[in-house]
Amino acid sequence: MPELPAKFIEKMKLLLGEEEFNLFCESYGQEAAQGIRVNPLKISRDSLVSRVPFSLRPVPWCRLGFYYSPDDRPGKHPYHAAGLYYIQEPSAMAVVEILQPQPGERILDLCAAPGGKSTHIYSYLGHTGLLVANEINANRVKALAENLERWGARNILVTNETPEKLAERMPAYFDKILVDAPCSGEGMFRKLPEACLDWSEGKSQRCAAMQKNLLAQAASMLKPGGVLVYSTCTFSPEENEEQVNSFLQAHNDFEICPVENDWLAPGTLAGTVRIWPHKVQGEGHFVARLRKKGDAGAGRILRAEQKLWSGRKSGVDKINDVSPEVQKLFATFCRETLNIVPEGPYLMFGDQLYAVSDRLPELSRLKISRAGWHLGTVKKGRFEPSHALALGLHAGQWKRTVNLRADNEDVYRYLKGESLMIQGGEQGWAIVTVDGFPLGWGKLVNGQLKNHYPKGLRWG
Ligand SMILES: C[S@@+](CC[C@H](N)C(=O)[O-])C[C@H]1O[C@@H](n2cnc3c(N)ncnc32)[C@H](O)[C@@H]1O
Repeated sequence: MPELPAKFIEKMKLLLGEEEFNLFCESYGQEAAQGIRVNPLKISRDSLVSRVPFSLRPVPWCRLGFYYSPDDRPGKHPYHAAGLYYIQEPSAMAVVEILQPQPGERILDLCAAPGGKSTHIYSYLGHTGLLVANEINANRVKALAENLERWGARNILVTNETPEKLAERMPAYFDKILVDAPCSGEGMFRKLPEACLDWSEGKSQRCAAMQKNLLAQAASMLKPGGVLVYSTCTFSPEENEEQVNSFLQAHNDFEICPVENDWLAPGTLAGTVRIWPHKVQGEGHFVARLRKKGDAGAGRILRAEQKLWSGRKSGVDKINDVSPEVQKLFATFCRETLNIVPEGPYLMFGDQLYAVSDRLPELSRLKISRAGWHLGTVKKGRFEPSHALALGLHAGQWKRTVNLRADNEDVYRYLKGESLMIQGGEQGWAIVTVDGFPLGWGKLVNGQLKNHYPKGLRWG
């Protein structure tokens, strides 16, 4: 049980009243709930449930989510490395269910690392539309990109930008925006007791000022008729209902779009929701859904988009800017190794080849971590396929497979970076799979599988 800060206890007593506060306190004696969320782009819910050795129970507010038991170790199963599920705190799964992403939409996840909500959004976009996943912290953006790649995401733009810079470049650009804001983190004290040490009375106020700015920037990037979801993992009203209230006062072109959900408790601001650890199996969260008034098809917006898409100097033009030599190398690789040719347009970033979404905004002078589906690296006249390419492929799309079983030690040897002896005389790039699901690349040379599982991802 975490040692809760005295001032936090005082604050919660006032917020909840004596009787409910006692129930709230009792919840700290129970274990934090743990969850995984299925990747529907790779496997169905039922198929995953029947294959994994975990005891799974559905999360009521997320059709892709399951609780697992404290004895399960989903992070150590090869299916995790294959991107068949994401380990996520169950309450956090409510946020994207409330956003309701639809295929074909352009969606911004403004505070995205490490990618829990981004992978969830992408599950509903499929390989359509565009997900812009932004993270201001350069270290955290790396984990975000890796998690999206493991998910098999292709129609993505991963940026490492300030909200101001994005807002300047993409006015009224998105159908939906998620602001999963940095916050005082009170809702995570049970799961991460060390968060208590980082808490102070003034923290909520400091966070509230930052959140106010994030919301204002997000508002300007949303199309009329678009939806903005704001979420935190804190109990503090200054960062939740009061934050939304003052946003609505400053932005009279927004209104609350009420969340209807039988499982989640109403916030003190009508139409918003709270997730309480003493009411459901999950940690503390707040979610508000806001709608920008107006019609997304208005002429004003069409003109704004045209402006972005005209003068495509370094954005879309660059996409075609792949030299004939690289095109030839890639075509040869596809012919020898794949049964498909990943659809362009293509873009080179230095020596990295990408298949990008044809809906990308102008990219120049933005700090980009990933600009679509990373296909591989061109080095010294050779094309080397990327991990993201392997993880984004579906069954039947490659020629050579080395299939390993989840219950066989070879799969762990592969994930540790070891070479494997292989029967059969095939040579060349092969997709290494676990029970048919891609894990990464290997190269078959004279009965040996040379390991190309990325060094930074290898299991210790
Ligand atoms: C609550 S976490 C996001 C969790 C993430 N949405 C997920 O589901 O995995 C908030 C993130 O916002 C980032 N952040 C902090 N200040 C920011 C800012 N001004 N603009 C954008 N992101 C910011 C933090 O680095 C942190 O990664």
